[in-house]
Amino acid sequence: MVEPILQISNLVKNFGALRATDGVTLDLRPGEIHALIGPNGAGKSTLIHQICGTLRQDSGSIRFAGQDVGGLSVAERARLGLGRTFQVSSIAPEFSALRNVMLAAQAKEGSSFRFFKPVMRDQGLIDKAMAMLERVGLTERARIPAAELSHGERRQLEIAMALALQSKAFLLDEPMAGMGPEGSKALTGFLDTLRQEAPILLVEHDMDAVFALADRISVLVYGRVIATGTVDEIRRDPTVRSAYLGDHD
Ligand SMILES: Nc1ncnc2c1ncn2[C@@H]1O[C@H](COP(=O)(O)OP(=O)(O)OP(=O)(O)O)[C@@H](O)[C@H]1O
Repeated sequence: MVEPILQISNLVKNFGALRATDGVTLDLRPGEIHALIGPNGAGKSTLIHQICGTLRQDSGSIRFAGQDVGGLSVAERARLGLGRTFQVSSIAPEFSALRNVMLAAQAKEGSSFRFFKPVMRDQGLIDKAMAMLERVGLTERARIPAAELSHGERRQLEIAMALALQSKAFLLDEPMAGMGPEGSKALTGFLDTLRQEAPILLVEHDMDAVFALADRISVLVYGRVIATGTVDEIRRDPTVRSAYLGDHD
């Protein structure tokens, strides 16, 4: 079997008496989209927070790219290539889309201060950032302040920033939320190609998107993974159907 890029083992997180993550084990393999689905409150966001480091697990381990990252900060994990997108806070709204991507590319290079070369005159960096913007379909909007981009465009920008960080895996928390049908369709097409860049752990309520995209699906209910399998396996699984999918077929 191919070595997973991300391996989560026996992860546990309690909020007081509530066990929001109850012994979760799952992995993300090169080239795949692994969707994480489950009813509201099942613990999907809590899991994503622990993987990217905004929440610390109570026990269990998170290995990424061959390293135990469970004790590292969000920034340290991001530098290793664990790319969480759709965090609005990562965008500087007053800066142009181009500048936001350039800052991400520069952060990757580890040089946040360039005394001799103002960032906006660094043609190499501009070209690199423009190439990312072109990939996500934002070329025309490169010079627009991020604050003026639409909801969907901001999500495209976040992906361009994650690309600039040369992420080795993407954690996407409900990317389709708030996108109209056209936007969802476009984003589905884009994610389909993005998996070649780096595998994607995708939390998503839009079942059309999940069934169209996922190589594997894990179903989370009350903090536990009740099933992991291909789209067909999950659709056919009687436990999943009664616990979650009943009304989707
Ligand atoms: N910081 C917190 N403190 C206390 N309880 C929390 C906290 N964060 C989440 N919870 C609880 O943990 C459980 C899991 O929540 P979580 O947001 O992870 O679920 P989810 O599957 O992402 O839900 P949704 O699909 O609605 O986004 C819920 O019962 C929630 O109320």
